[in-house]
Amino acid sequence: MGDEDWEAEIIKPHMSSYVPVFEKDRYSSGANGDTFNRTPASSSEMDDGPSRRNHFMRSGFASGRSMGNRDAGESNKRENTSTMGGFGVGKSFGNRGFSNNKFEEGDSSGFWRGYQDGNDSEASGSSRRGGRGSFRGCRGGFGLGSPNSEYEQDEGTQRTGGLFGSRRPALSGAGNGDTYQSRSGSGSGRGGYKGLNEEVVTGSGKNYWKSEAEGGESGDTQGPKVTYIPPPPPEDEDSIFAHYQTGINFDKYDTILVEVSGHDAPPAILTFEEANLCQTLNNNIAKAGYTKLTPVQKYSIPIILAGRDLMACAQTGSGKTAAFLLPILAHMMRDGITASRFKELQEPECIIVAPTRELINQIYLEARKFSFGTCVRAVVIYGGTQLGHSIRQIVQGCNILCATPGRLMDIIGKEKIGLRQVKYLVLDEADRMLDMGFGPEMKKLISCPGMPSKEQRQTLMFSATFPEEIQRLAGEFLKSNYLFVAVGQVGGACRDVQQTILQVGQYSKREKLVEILRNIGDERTMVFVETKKKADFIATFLCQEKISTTSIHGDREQREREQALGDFRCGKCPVLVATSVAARGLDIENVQHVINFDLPSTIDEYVHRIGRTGRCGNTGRAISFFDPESDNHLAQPLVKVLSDAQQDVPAWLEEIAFSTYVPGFSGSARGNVFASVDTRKGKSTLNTAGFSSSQAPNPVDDESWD
Ligand SMILES: Nc1ncnc2c1ncn2[C@@H]1O[C@H](COP(=O)(O)OP(=O)(O)OP(=O)(O)O)[C@@H](O)[C@H]1O
Repeated sequence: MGDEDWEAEIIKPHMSSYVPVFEKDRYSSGANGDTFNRTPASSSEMDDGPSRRNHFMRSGFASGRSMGNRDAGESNKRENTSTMGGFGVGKSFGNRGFSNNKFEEGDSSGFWRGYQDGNDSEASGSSRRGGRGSFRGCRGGFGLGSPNSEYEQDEGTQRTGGLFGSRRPALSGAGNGDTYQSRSGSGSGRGGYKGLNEEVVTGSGKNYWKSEAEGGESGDTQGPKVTYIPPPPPEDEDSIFAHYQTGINFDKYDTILVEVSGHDAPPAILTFEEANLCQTLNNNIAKAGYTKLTPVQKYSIPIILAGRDLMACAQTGSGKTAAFLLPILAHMMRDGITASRFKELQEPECIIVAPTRELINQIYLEARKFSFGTCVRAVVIYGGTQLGHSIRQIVQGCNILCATPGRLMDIIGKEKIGLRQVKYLVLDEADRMLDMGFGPEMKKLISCPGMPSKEQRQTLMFSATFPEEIQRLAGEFLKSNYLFVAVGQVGGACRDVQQTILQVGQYSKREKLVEILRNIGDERTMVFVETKKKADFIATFLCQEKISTTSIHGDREQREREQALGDFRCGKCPVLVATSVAARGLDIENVQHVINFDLPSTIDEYVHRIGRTGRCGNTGRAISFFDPESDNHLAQPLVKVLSDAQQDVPAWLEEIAFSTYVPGFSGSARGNVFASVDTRKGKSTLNTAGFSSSQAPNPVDDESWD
């Protein structure tokens, strides 16, 4: 069954009564032996599940059956959100994905034209709105006049949300605005649904990323106005320093081999004390529960403290965020940073970019934690939220700006951020930030007026994967004497994740998924699928199976995304169906399982996805459905990743890998210590990918992430 078939199923009007028909599994699905042995949930257990079911309903898959008044209004605004029930209908698939306006989005020139012309999207939006309302000042006590009146938007109904598990009271019942709705279905007719096979094809061809100014997010003249203001994170110290426990394998990090290449690398440190950080930072580190450095921290912290540029590759969940935040903060404290204060143009000392909204928010929370009690102010801005809100956060003072690329460029275009003071530029998930999706935007960032040249700033790149060709691109951003830190199986999977590959044909996947999830019970599980539509479909399907599920993907409104993540984090919905938008960086406590319902198109993406479990010394399990009809290209790199991580390699997979041998793939099945190496050493033979990420279809094709 191809994607078209999925679509056909999804748009069936009587979705709520749809009963999936399973075809008998054409493949043996137990090649590796499915060792789940927990008692399947009894039907009574399932039926006690009004609450489970309700979670799900509240989280966005409810039919319109009990849509509250306000939300009914909201949905009306969004055009034609049906009340007839069934998620497929409620989500406006009809409007968005499958209607005749599928390719109506014509103007591809948007973002840069808008940016360069200073034709800021929201300003133009507001002038069209006829100057409605004036800036009333910021929430949280920041009251200023009305210089920003153009940023005023209707902040009314969407202020609350559920990012950190807190749900507003109104969430009970379906009157929470949380029904599945398309942000693009608000009547413009232009869609705004961004993704492969959907409306994003623009004049110049494929639109890999899409900034607010292009109409994707904020105040575009034709698109829906983004009014969402994320709820402020909790301010109390306990919440700021809340953390989960390191796992039983944390100490095993010490045995991982590390290689540093480049000249004159400073020696690694072994303890936090050796870093000689100021007392406040040390207090914060202790409050965060960090007692021992992870390998990437041991090597990266002294390198950054020495002022060197760095490209660091270390396994998922091994503490890369603190590895760059702590030395940057230490420098800022040492340099005696002046307290941030209100200014129309803020000039941060540090800019951190990451590819997804949820990830950048997480990095911001880490920055806020480690800078607690200092005068350093961190700010986060990302797409899908009201632009005026981002601006209000910034003008209050900004030393560390955490941003997704699209929102960052919009804000720079609005002259709210000056780049002259930038001393640190951090690209988290750097390979993703430099690939064909975000690479052009990053290049524009470093050539923006005022941005110090690479000689004048410190540039730091972190990821668990770093394909060679992307490393070469990175040279443009880094000083030539940058250092390269490779921790263990770079580009390899974390060994704390037990990987299982099952041969499952397309027609049998759902049945297998349900079987596995029933065995898993309430343990937190992320299920990755390849497309946004399939994410909705599978989530709905699981709901019908009475498995409490929510979903996250690039077509959900930001409020819905945050709600979904919040429900997953707090355990309310123990199953999160996700596209690759959630593959990187997300650090969620107690994710015990990752299931690749669909394998991703690249092995690097596989490594990131399974890295959502088995973090920080904890163990986790990853099960992947391998469909020989579509996944054979991954057989070879999968064999390598499995064997490098000392996992069992199924014989059938080895056979497929052998029969689909790709000349030029030189990674041997076993034995390479570093899966990715510093390309300055010459041609690497150690890259894990059967074909490179930048050649492969990129997951961003299906997503607009920032
Ligand atoms: N030294 C430490 N001691 C205890 N916990 C730590 C330490 N360093 C990091 N952690 C915790 O480990 C978890 C994973 O860290 P982090 O998210 O920075 O990993 P990462 O390497 O960036 O992962 P990914 O590649 O998935 O982005 C976080 O919860 C973080 O607070």
